[in-house]
Amino acid sequence: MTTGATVWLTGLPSAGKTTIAYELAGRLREEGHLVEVLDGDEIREFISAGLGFSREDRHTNVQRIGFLADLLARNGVKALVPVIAPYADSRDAVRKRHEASGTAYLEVHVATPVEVCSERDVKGLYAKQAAGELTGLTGVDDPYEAPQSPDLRIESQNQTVQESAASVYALLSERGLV
Ligand SMILES: Nc1ncnc2c1ncn2[C@@H]1O[C@H](COP(=O)(O)OS(=O)(=O)O)[C@@H](OP(=O)(O)O)[C@H]1O
Ligand SMILES: Nc1ncnc2c1ncn2[C@@H]1O[C@H](COP(=O)(O)OP(=O)(O)O)[C@@H](O)[C@H]1O
Repeated sequence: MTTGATVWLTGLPSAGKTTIAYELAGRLREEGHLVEVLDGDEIREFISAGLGFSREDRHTNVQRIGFLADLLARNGVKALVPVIAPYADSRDAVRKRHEASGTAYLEVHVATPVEVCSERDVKGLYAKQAAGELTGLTGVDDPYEAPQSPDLRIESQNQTVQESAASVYALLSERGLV
């Protein structure tokens, strides 16, 4: 039986959350761990279909994902969650849910600066915002409350994807979770 845990990767769009989550998932699976990636985009297609990007909807989205992650993690799965989760109180509520069920919860801040994110612009959102075709983009014209004391902070602009994923793996190892 492997030890479950939730690893929440919070950060701006294009920070590297999804890329790191899938890189880490591959490594963990190779080692025989049970792993699920709860990708924000996928969740928004189904479980959070109909939710937008208001503060209230983002909070609801994050609580739903937190519920699922806790459910998986307390049953031995490594739940990797690359979801922006811009509000500190939403993230705190998820942490508390895990504490209440005695499940390991790690918060990783993928702290790529907005200038780097907007250059990467994987989904073209920064360009759309700049062109006036989108408002309420996290980190540009919508809030992102950076974690004050995350379990790990990643400066992805100074690392390869493999190095970033390895730093999360090292955290799991330090905590006795792999
Ligand atoms: N206005 C606005 N602000 C931020 N992000 C936006 C927005 N509109 C669409 N998107 C895209 O939605 C993807 C999923 O967001 P999340 O569910 O992770 O966001 S949240 O935690 O509910 O705030 C998120 O995915 P990532 O790029 O992987 O972070 C964005 O690409
Ligand atoms: N160290 C790194 N970690 C993660 N992504 C990186 C890193 N260096 C460069 N990148 C690139 O940055 C982009 C991040 O995109 P993505 O993972 O979709 O971001 P997010 O899920 O945060 O929106 C990818 O094109 C990825 O290859």
